[in-house]
Amino acid sequence: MSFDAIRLEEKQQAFAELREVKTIFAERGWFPGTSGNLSIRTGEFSPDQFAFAITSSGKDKSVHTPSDYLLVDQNGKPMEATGLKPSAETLIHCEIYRATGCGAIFHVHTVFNNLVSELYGEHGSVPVDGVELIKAFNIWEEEAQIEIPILPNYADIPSIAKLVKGAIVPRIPGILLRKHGIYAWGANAFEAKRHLEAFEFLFEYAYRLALLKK
Ligand SMILES: CSC[C@@H](O)[C@@H](O)C(=O)COP(=O)(O)O
Ligand SMILES: [Zn+2]
Repeated sequence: MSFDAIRLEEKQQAFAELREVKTIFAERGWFPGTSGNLSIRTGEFSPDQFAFAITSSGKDKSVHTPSDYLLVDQNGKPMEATGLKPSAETLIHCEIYRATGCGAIFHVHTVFNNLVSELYGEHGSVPVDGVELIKAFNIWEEEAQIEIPILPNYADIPSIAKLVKGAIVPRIPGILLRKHGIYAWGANAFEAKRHLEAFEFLFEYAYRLALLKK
């Protein structure tokens, strides 16, 4: 796919949406120490050919600069000549898009997502039992039980990317990396944000519940 295949307006719209979400999450303190990355898919989608706008690597995500985002292809390669480096975790985004066909992916490091990923690390998933907010994932049955998958946090990102497809649970729009953070996705930025907020609520709940039960 060439850069020409993505209309300028589509690129600008994706960058503007990323900026909006980035501002909101930054105000919540969800990007400590330059952590976190955000992406929104743009243009046509097929599992072997797609493109998305993603945050550049290592930026302070609480400020806005002209070099905050770039467009990459399905392999995570920049689609235009640029000195910007895509997020170090771009390959994980590629695998989530390929496996789910989603439209946006948001990744944040928070204390609660790190705590529960360690608390349930050996179990391999975070159990959540009958909490109302799972309706944010469109799970409507009464007292539903869900398990939010956890992957190991290898230093080698391609090794994590290889595990993504097998770890995805169809009705759960997110994956935790152990002692690292959450990847949450949705059909578009609105849905990915709703999912991420629900995950963060559930992680704090799971952590506090585990303490209460001690
Ligand atoms: C600065 S610690 C966090 C990073 O190692 C990484 O996990 C992260 O989320 C941000 O990386 P980035 O390359 O800026 O997208
Ligand atoms: Zn990260």
